[in-house]
Amino acid sequence: MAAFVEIQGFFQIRRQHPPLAGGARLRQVAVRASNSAAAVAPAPVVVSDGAASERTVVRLGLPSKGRMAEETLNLLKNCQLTVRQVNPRQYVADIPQLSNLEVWFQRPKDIVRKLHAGDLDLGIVGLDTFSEYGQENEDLIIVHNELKYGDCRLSIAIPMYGIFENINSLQDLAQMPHWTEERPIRVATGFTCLGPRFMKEKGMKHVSFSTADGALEAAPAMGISDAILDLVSSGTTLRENNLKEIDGGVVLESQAVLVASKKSLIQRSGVLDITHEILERLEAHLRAAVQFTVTANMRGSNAEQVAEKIHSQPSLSGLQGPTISPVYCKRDGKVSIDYYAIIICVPQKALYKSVQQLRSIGGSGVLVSPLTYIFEEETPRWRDLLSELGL
Ligand SMILES: Nc1ncnc2c1ncn2[C@@H]1O[C@H](COP(=O)(O)OP(=O)(O)OP(=O)(O)O)[C@@H](O)[C@H]1O
Ligand SMILES: O=P(O)(O)OC[C@H]1O[C@H](OP(=O)(O)OP(=O)(O)O)[C@H](O)[C@@H]1O
Ligand SMILES: [Mg+2]
Repeated sequence: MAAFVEIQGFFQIRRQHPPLAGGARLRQVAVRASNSAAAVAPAPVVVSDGAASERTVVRLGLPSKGRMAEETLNLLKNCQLTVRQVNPRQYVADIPQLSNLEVWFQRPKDIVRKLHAGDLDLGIVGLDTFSEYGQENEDLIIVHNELKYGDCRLSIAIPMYGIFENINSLQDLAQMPHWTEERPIRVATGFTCLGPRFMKEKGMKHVSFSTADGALEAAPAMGISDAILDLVSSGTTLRENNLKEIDGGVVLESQAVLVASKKSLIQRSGVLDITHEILERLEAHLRAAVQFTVTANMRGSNAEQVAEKIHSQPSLSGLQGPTISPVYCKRDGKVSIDYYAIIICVPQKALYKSVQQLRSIGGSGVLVSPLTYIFEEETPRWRDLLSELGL
C-alpha cells in the first residue's frame, strides 16, 4: 500500500479559498480588528459578494516579479504590445495597442487562482504553475503552449552521497529497502498536488511530502527531507548543493504559456477578440524568431529552371516555395537576364546547410536577414481554441 501523507496546511489553505462565482462583483468594506489593542484604523479590504459581473474591461494577468516578469514584458514588446506601467509598484497597467484591456501584475500562482475565480480573463504563467494550481479545473484552457521562455523541468533530486550514492533512477529509489510505512521517503516540494500524483502514478510506496516556498535544495543537507521535487533549468543549484536528478524523475517539462478562462472567452464581451489578436501577434513573432530570410542570385535560363533547382534541395523549400525575380544586367549596351534573385525563408538552425545547398546549385551573393513577423492566413492554435470552446 502506498503511504501518502497529505500536507495539512496546504489543504487548509485551499479550503479557505473556494472558487468564487465567475466574474464576482467586488465591493469595498471596512473591517475592524476584534482585538482592541490592535484596533487601529479600519483597513479597507476587497471582498466578493458573489453577484453577477458588471465588468466590461478585459483583464490580462502577468507575473509581477521573479524570473518570468521581465521576459514576459519583452515577449509582448517584441509583438508590438508595449505594457505601459506608470511605476513599478503599481499593479495595473495597459497596452495602448489593445483598447479595453487592463494588465494586472500578480504572482504566477495567483494568476491561475484569479482566472479560476473570474477576476482575470487571460494570463501568462509557467506550465508548472498552471498544472499545479489549475489542475483538474475544467474552466481553464491553454491558448498558446510554447512561448519559448521560462524553460525548466519539475524534477526529483536526491543527494549524491551516503545511501544515495549508487541510486540513479526512480526505480532504484523505489527499490531501496529503507522506506517503510513507519519511515517513508520524505520529499520536500512546493508542488504538493503534482508531486503526490506523480509518485502514485509511478507506484512509489511509502512517500511523505513536506512543503516550503524556496531554497528547497537545502532540505536534504538540513536533515529535513531525503529528496526534493523542484524546478531545474541549468542544474547549477542542484550541483552546488550536492544533489542529482534521477532517470525517470521528471514530472513535467515547463515553459511559459498563455492561458485563459473558458467561461470568460465564451461569455465576456471582447475577450475572444483580444485573445485572437494576442495569439496572432505571438504566433507571428514566435514563428519568425526561428527563421531567416535568405536572398541569393542564381544563374539560369528561366525562372522555372531556377525553381526546379531550388526544389531539388531539401533545406530550401521555404514557406510556400521560392520567390524568383529576374535580375536585369546591362552588358555591351544590351539588357539581358543572366541571373535570377531568389528569396526564401530558412530555419535558423539549418542556415549553414541551406547556404551550402544554395552554392551547390549555383547560388551566389547570399544575403541573410532576420525576420520579424510571419502572419499566416490563420493560426492553427486559433482554430484549435475555437473547436475546444465549441464555437
Ligand atoms: N530555474 C528556472 N529556470 C527557468 N524558469 C524557471 C526557473 N525557476 C522557475 N522558473 C519559471 O518561472 C516561474 C516563476 O518562478 P519564480 O521563482 O519567479 O516565482 P515563484 O517561485 O513561482 O513565485 P513566488 O515568488 O510566489 O514563490 C516558474 O513557475 C517557472 O515556470
Ligand atoms: O537549475 P538552476 O538553473 O540552478 O535553477 C533552479 C532553481 O531556480 C528556481 O529557484 P529560484 O531561483 O526561482 O528561487 P526561488 O527558490 O526563490 O523560487 C528553482 O526553485 C531552483 O532553486
Ligand atoms: Mg521560484
